[in-house]
Amino acid sequence: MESALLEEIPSLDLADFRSGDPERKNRFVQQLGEAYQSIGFVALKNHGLSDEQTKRLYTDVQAFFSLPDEQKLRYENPALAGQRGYVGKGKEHAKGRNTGDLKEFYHVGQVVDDPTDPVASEYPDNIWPAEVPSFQQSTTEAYKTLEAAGTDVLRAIALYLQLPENYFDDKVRNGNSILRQIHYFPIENPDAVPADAVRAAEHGDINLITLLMGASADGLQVLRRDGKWIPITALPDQIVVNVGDMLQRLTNGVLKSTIHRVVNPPREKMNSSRYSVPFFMHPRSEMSLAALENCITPDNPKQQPDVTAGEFLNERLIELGLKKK
Ligand SMILES: O=C(O)CCC(=O)C(=O)O
Ligand SMILES: [Fe+2]
Repeated sequence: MESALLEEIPSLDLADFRSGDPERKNRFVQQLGEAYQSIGFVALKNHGLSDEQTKRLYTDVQAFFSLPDEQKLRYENPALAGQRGYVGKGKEHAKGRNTGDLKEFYHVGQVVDDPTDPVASEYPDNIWPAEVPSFQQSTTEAYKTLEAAGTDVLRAIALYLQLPENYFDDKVRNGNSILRQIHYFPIENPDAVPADAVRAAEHGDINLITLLMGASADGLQVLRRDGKWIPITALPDQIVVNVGDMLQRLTNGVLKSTIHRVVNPPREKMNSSRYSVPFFMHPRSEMSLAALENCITPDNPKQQPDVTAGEFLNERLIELGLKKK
C-alpha cells in the first residue's frame, strides 16, 4: 500500500523496542517499517548515547579539526581508500559528480577482539591522532553504543520483514562499520570555491543503515518521492536513522534508501563550521545482498543481480573517488 507523503520524518523511541512489552515493541516495529517503506528516515531517542558521551566526543572532534591542515594530513593514508583516519578537504565527491564536497572527515573502523574470527585480518588498523589523546576513547565509545542501537534497529527491521528477529545479528557481528566524524569547514571567501560545491551533495548511503549524530544542526535535507526536499528537524536528544543502499538492495526496493544532502548555509554564514557524526553500519563483507525471497512478488520482480556487501562497497568507493580502479 502506498503511504501518505510526510512533512517531517517520524519520531520513534528505542526504549519501546527494548521495553520487553510486546505491544510497545510491536508498535515500534510497525512504525519503523512503515517509515522505511515511505520516507526512509526516522528520528530516534533513547539510543543509549548520554549527553556526557556526546559532549566528550564533540570536544575531541573539534580539537582534532582545529589542528592545522599539514598536521591533520599526517593521519591520511590514501592506500586505505579513506577507510581509516583522516580524509582531507574536498577529496570525496558524491557518486556521479566531480566537484568535491566542502568537508573533511575522520574514519574510525571496527576493532575485532576475537582473533579466531577470520575478518580480524581483513580490516586495517585504526589511526589515532596523537594531538588528541582522548579521541580513541570517545570515538570507540560512540562506535560501540551506536553499533548496539543499530543492531536493535536491524532486529526491528527483521521482524517487520517477517524474518527471525536475530536474522542480521551474525551478519553484522564484527561487521565493517565505520564511524565518520565530519567537519564542514568554514569558507572565508565563498567566491573562491567552485559554484556548484556544497557541504554534501545529494547521495544515498552505501551501507545497511546509518545512525547520525548531529542532525539537530541545520542543513540536512531528504528528497521525498514527490521531488520535494524536506529539512530534517531532529531534537538534540535524537539521532537520525536511515536505510542505506545495501538494505534497499537486500529488500528488492521495499525499504527505501532515500537521497539526502547537506546544503550550504546562507552566504553570510559560510564562515561557520558544522559538525556531524554518522555511523555507517555495514555487515561483514561476505554477506549476500541478493534480494530476499519474501520481497520478490509478481508486482515487484527481482530488480538487481546478486552481489556481496564487499563487492558492492568496492564498486562504490571507486565511484566516490576514494579508491582507484
Ligand atoms: O552531516 C550530515 O548531516 C549528513 C552526512 C551524510 O549524509 C553522510 O556523510 O553520508
Ligand atoms: Fe549520507
